[in-house]
Amino acid sequence: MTHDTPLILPSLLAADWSKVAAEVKRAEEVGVQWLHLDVMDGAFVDNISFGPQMVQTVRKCTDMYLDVHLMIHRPDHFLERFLHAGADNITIHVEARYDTSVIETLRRIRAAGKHAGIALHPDTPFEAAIPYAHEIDLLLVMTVVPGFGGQPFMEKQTMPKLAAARDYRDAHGLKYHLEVDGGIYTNTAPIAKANGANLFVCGTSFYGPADTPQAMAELTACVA
Ligand SMILES: O=C(CO)[C@@H](O)[C@H](O)COP(=O)(O)O
Repeated sequence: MTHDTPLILPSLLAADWSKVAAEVKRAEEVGVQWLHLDVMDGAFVDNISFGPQMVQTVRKCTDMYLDVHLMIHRPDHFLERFLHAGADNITIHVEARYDTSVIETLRRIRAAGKHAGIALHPDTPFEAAIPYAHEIDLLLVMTVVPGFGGQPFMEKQTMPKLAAARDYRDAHGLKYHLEVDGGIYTNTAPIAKANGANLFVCGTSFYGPADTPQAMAELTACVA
């Protein structure tokens, strides 16, 4: 799949965790290819979600591509656990603390045969990702302050950065996907697409509506 292919990625954070397997199937049944899993440690972000055990649980339920977003400090310390749990892509934050380094962590992910991503907090400029641009498969531009679902899309703070990430990629012959996460609905996803995004993480907009086929159809259509 190239960086021109638009995909809707439901975020499991917004699902009903009392029936995780059914919520995973709910996504699979409407044609989702990539599922997004938000790992939060209560230190890097002001919330705690789940860890590798949930990733492993989801892995047992599906063959969908698992896109794991680590909102944690010391992602390098925990890396092997997420790799073994069945992650297909692991995205780490440039702003996190590392025992080793961002670059070494990205290389370890790729050496394990998986895809590697970098994430940027809304306050972090695109320039912070440039040293890693040749080492990533995906750049995640957070469109809300990481930690919680249901927040409004930060258009002014994040769209120029997204466009800069697209322009840099295209000018340097790179291939990384551009992912947006937070406040993505049918009215905001097209704005992100116009600025270069092809991966759209949808929490509330996917798992909120009772009519999942309709939600998926509308989200897919608005970025087609
Ligand atoms: O990573 C995060 C929040 O930190 C996101 O994945 C949210 O889960 C997106 O939720 P919505 O804004 O789509 O409700």
